[in-house]
Formats: sequence, structure tokens, C-alpha cells
Amino acid sequence: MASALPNHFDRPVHLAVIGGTGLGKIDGYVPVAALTPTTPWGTPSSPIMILEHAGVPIAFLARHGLHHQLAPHEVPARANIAALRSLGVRTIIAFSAVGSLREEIKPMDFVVPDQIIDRTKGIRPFTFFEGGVVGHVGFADPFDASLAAVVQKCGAAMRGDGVVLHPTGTVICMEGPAFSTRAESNMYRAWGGSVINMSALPEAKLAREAELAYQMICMATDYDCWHTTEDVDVAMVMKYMDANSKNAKNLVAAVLDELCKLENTDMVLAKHWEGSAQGAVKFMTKPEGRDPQAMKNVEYLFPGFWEN
Ligand SMILES: CSC[C@H]1O[C@H](OP(=O)(O)O)[C@H](O)[C@@H]1O
Ligand SMILES: Nc1ncnc2[nH]cnc12
Repeated sequence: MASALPNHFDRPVHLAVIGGTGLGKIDGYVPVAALTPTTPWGTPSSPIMILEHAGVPIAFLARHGLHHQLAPHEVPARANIAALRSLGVRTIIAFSAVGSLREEIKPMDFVVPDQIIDRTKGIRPFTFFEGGVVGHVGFADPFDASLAAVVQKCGAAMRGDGVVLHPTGTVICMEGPAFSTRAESNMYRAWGGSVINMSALPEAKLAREAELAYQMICMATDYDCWHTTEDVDVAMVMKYMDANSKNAKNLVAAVLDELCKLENTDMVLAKHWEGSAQGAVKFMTKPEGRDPQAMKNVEYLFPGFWEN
């Protein structure tokens, strides 16, 4: 289907969904374009589908590729975020299949996380600001509180199914691709982790560097390996993703309904993040220390950056 669609779209797209494991596409929207942009950090994980809902364009990107061929550490997160930003995207809702580290977060429940603990191992490229342009953004609250409020409100879309949407939580982002040991799983519980995945980082950090509003929605698929029930394996994750796809779709639909109504508001345009990273970059590296390619990279994210 993607190849029959135009490879260009002439209006800015403000909203995007990143689909994770078990959510390689979203149905019920009209596909109008399939874009394959190239960025200074390479090409995105998959063609970016432009879908329309009530006349509002929405970009959809499959994090692990169209055929789930990219391992978590192979996801080109910088290209993904940079490409979305270049289309005009300022708000991202990102889905993730997670293991639960808490009894009360049952497989099939959803979590709207508000914190992350980084357990990646430094093997993934994780910043736009390097190689001759330095920038340090604030990341105390890694997700977007106003988007979280919209998602929390949409939890009602799943009422009646016994599925709970937990309004806050801490995601442990581990390296993978192998799952955790039992000792690690118990340690993450002792640290206060609510859920565990392999995808929150560097995605959330890059979204912040790109001045985007970013909120992850986690769907629990297992109890990892700390629980007395079965240890996690891929079949279990896929089984629960499948079983819960109706709820995942209802939740995406409710969230997109809400965000489409707000398409041109300061919230969806992420005005509250505007300037935050650019300020962090502008004053760090003195002109004589700046590398021309690194400057061009920043220019790709923020056109006109070096002009004033
Ligand atoms: C297939 S289990 C591990 C895999 O699932 C999650 O993917 P995503 O976050 O893209 O939904 C987790 O982060 C791992 O990448
Ligand atoms: N237990 C687990 N650990 C890491 N990532 C996951 N994704 C889904 N379940 C997971």
C-alpha cells in the first residue's frame, strides 16, 4: 500500500504516533502519503505514513521497521525524531510494550509514565548535540505533562474491560535485546521502577533536544521475571499485545480524537518547549570551536538557527 501513495505531503504535520512492538500500524485512518525523508542522521525506521483524521494529518512511524527488523539498539532514533520534526511534528505519542514490575500493574493494563531510569549501556547514539556543537537540555521530567493529562482523560475509552490505566509510573529502560536477570528485575523493583522496556531512551531524550512534546503510553504484556508466574518471553509479549490490541486501538483513537481538535493550539505546537534546546546550544560552544557539519545538523533541526 505504501508504494502506491505519494512520497510528498505539502502541509505541515503537527502530530505523530510512534508505534512499537505489536503496533506496526494503526487502522481506521485514511493514508494519504508515505514519506521517506533523509536526515543528517540517516533514514527513519520505516516510511512515515501520513494519515488523515477529520482533515487533520497525523504521521505514523513503526519504531522497529515495517517488519520489526530493528532490534531496540538498532532503532535509528535520531533519524526518526529529526525526520518527524522536519515535517512539522511538535507532538509525539509513543507506544511501548512493557514488562510490569508491580503486582498492581497487570498484563493488559496501561501506564502513562512520568519518569525514566536509564539502564541503556551507551551503545546507542543519544544526542543531536556533539562533534563540535555542545548543548545540555533539561530532562528532570522526561515526558510532557499536558499530553499526559490528555492521555489520562482518555483512559475512559477502555472502561468496562477490567483494564486499568495507571496515571503515573517510572519506566526502566534497559539495553536488551535479552530480557533481565531475576536479580536485575528485583533490583529495579527496589529502585521504584513501575515498568520496564528497551525503547524509552534515547527516544524521549532526543524529543526533548528537538523541542517536541513527547509522551509514551506503556502497555503491560508480562510480569518480567520477578513474579511467581511465568517468566517473560517473546511469545507472551506478542500474545498479550494481540489480546489487547482492541484496547490499544481504542486508546490511540481517543487520544488522537482529542489531539486533532487541538491541532493548532500552543499545546500541540509545543510552544512550551520552544527555545529550550536552542538556548542550551547557543551559549555553550564558542564560534571558533564550532564544527561546520555539526552546525548544519543543528540547522536541520532548527532552520535559521545560526542567523541571529
Ligand atoms: C518483544 S519484547 C521487547 C521489546 O518490546 C518493547 O518494544 P517497544 O517499546 O517498541 O514496544 C521493548 O521496548 C522491547 O524493544
Ligand atoms: N519484561 C520486559 N523487559 C523489557 N522489555 C519488555 N517489553 C515487554 N516486556 C518487557
